[in-house]
Amino acid sequence: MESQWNQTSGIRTSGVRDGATLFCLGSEHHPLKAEEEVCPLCGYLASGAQLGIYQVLRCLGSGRSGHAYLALHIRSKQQVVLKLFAPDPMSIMLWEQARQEVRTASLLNHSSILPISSCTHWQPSHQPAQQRPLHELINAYSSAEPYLLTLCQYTNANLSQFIAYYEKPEAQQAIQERGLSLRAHIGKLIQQMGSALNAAHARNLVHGALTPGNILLDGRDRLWVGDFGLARLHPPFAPYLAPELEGIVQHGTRMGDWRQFWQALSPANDQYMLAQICQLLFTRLLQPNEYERTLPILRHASQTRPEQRFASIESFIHELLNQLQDSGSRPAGRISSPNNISSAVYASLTPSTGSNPAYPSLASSGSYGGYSSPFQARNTTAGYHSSSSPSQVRNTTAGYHSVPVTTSSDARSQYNKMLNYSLAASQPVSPADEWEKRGGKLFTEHDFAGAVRAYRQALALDNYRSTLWQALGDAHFALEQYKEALSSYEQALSLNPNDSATWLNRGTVLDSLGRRQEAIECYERADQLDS
Ligand SMILES: Nc1ncnc2c1ncn2[C@@H]1O[C@H](COP(=O)(O)OP(=O)(O)OP(=O)(O)O)[C@@H](O)[C@H]1O
Repeated sequence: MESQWNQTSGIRTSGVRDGATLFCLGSEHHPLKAEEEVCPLCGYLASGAQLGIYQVLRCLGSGRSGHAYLALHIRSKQQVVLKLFAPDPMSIMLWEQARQEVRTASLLNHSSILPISSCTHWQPSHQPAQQRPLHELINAYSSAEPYLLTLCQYTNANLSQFIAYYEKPEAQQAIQERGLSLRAHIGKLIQQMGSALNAAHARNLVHGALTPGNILLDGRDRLWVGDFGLARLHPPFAPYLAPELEGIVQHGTRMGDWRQFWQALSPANDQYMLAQICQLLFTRLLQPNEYERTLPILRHASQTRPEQRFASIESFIHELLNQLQDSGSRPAGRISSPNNISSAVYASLTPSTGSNPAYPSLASSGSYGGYSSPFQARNTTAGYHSSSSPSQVRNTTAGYHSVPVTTSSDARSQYNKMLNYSLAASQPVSPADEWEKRGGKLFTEHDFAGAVRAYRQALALDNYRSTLWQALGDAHFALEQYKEALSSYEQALSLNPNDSATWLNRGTVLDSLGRRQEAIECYERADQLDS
């Protein structure tokens, strides 16, 4: 392991294949110039890019910090995941600390922590690719605009995909027919997440952004928590952001600096996020009677004040799995006795020493397996109106989601609250919705750069929403970033080609770019759709 860190992986050096036709791996594929390894417009890698001994195949998705790619080790044909983090002024000063944490986490050799085999600076070389041994490929590091590049193993799925799969009735039926219990399976996954976090906390490592995209699975019952050291470079989206961090994140957004956020993170924040993840799993995949006894435990781990949560991840998971097991063994319906719950919740403030026959203790489980948008003005003048226009979305959805938490320390009131707990109200709101709302709020506050960031976050989670692309286009336009605005509107049109407002907006941007004839064609198209 040590030598890997000294030599990195050789991916500081890169190139493009001679004679290869390159295209951008972003959501809208378009050709790139021969020497362009990174698309100057979208920031995605080129399809033919070769980074040291790795060939980039396709983009797996995007997160808060950058893009993840499936790549091939050229000789062995082994699949790996490359992640490229663009230089970001809000977090670049934390990169060295992040690299140290990546290293510490990988050296833990924990079976539920995804090891990162390399975390290095990288710059596009604009040179033909070479396949020389790694150590010969390492270039002198230049400080100009480096990217952060990581390398780790490829896994089959993330937690979002797992949930989407098991939400299908046929998948649930298949599990039942095989005599298996989805509840028990979920219990094993939770146990592995808890085990990974517990091991990390013991080494003073905090994850910082435990979100479904960072929880990876092998398609059977193996789980890894990914991106230790990297995830905390940016705050997570709602509902994963713990309430005590909201003010710090707002301050960081204003200052353009995530250092305070990095420093403020604690194991209690990870506990809060783990509770959100568990709630997501339960409410999406289980029947209420299968998890109802876990609700007070989840609420306790999500207390507004971190000091009121469980003392450790270990005690939280221990109580949670006990209640999950008990819920499953009870018939459907409301809980019959308050005593069953209150004792579990309040005894769990200190680490429990009891043993759970179904789930091994975490410690021993390491082996588990007011601005008026130019478009509003134009649209009004031109008489265009779209029911899904981003300006409307922005006006109606401003505001942050507040996570449901329990503040009372009284056992009886906690129990009563639990009885009144409305599952419908507790359904998790889509994280993409949350980012869209945030983008709308920032836009109305004239923070257009912030709105761009928020909309990109939303798109990283759901890039099939034309309204999001349109809103992103508006924000870019407000920043006079016409090329980006055009690209966004084109994305919106590829998803919804019959939206007259988007055609009009595209025309306006083309006009701004001096492409009058193309602009007129857009206006005509908008007219046709409206007539
Ligand atoms: N090792 C991996 N194997 C397979 N897929 C991966 C791997 N790492 C990441 N991915 C997938 O690539 C996509 C983008 O990952 P990335 O880490 O950039 O963002 P994320 O985890 O979704 O969000 P964030 O990191 O902002 O919390 C996600 O869908 C993720 O599941």
